Amino acid sequence: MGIVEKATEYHLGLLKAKLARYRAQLLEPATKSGGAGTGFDVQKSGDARVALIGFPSVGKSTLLSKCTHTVSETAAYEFTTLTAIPGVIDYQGARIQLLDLPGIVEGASQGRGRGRQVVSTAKTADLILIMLDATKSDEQRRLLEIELDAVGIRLNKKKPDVVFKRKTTGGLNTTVKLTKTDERTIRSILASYKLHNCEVMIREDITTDEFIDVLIGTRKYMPCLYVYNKIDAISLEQMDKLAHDEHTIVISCEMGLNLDHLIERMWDELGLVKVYTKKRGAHPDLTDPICLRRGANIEARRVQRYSPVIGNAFPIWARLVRKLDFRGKSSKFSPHAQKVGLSHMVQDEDVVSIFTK
Ligand SMILES: Nc1nc2c(ncn2[C@@H]2O[C@H](COP(=O)(O)OP(=O)(O)OP(=O)(O)O)[C@@H](O)[C@H]2O)c(=O)[nH]1
Ligand SMILES: [K+]
Ligand SMILES: [Mg+2]
Repeated sequence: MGIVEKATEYHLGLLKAKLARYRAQLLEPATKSGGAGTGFDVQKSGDARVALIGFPSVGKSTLLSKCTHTVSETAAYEFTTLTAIPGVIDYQGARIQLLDLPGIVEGASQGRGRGRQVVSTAKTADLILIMLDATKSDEQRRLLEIELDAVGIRLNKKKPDVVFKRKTTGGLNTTVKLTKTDERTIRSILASYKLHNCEVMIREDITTDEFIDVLIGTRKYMPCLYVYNKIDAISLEQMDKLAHDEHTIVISCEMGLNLDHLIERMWDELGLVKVYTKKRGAHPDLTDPICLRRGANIEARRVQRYSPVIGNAFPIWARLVRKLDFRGKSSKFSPHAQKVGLSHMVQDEDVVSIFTK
């Protein structure tokens, strides 16, 4: 950065920090009183929740009605859906809760329409589907992103690698060269938040905005798929162009086009793995997998399925048989079978037996 750019970035950084603080305060009281800031009261169920966000009449309810056994009213007029409607997608033995939501309009994050409720509910999901009308301009996508950004949702981004520690003294450490912001800006922002006694470790080349995000602390980093519906009404060229964008999928709810692929993509984005359980001496039940987050360990689910062993003093072990073909009659234990602790990280299609010893 040049000197002028640095000075601009510095002042802009402070201004952004101030604005971010005001916004966070504005959102807070509503949440506490249970008013406009809270989402719809729908029980979470299944292995993961996916929320449908979009402008009115893009086809959200049509999708729910096509992919689940739940019927959500659909019509050509706007705001047909007035509350959250949950449905369940059965896929590979997993149950994914799909949440149909009312359409939102520009200014939703400020409370227009049911916008606040909708975006608050979106925060409770494991994956967001931003549904767009392929026949309309791409401006709609940018507008929706602005609304979600305003309530602290960061789409398809990782939490920046910055660590804060409250201390009696202050300190700023950077392990990488900062090219998009600088230490002076960071220090002034910390001072404007009165964070004098705080050790900060920056381990990534972050921007000023990303630093403010970690400082505010309530940002939600969520995976998102952009779903362009109504491709039956556009040209093949237009469709081709949309389909090549990152995190994007094109469908037609009405004609049932590409919906299978959409569900596959949802599954991938959710990062679920299936684990089969097996009683000693018996074959595993391949019809009833347990779904876990990728990177989860065996312990993550033992409470639900193996409650008798909880709280007893014996060490608990699991026998792990990786990707065994149990379908054949003559199948034997694989040589990969191993005894592992509950902290063992499971992989897709692992077979697990749990026992006490
Ligand atoms: N051409 C076309 N029309 C569709 C498609 N999917 C839905 N529609 C139509 O779009 C209109 C709106 O569909 P809805 O499912 O009610 O849309 P919504 O997003 O739930 O709307 P709100 O609840 O009002 O926000 C209906 O007239 C549907 O028939 C599609 O794939 N192609
Ligand atoms: K509608
Ligand atoms: Mg609807």
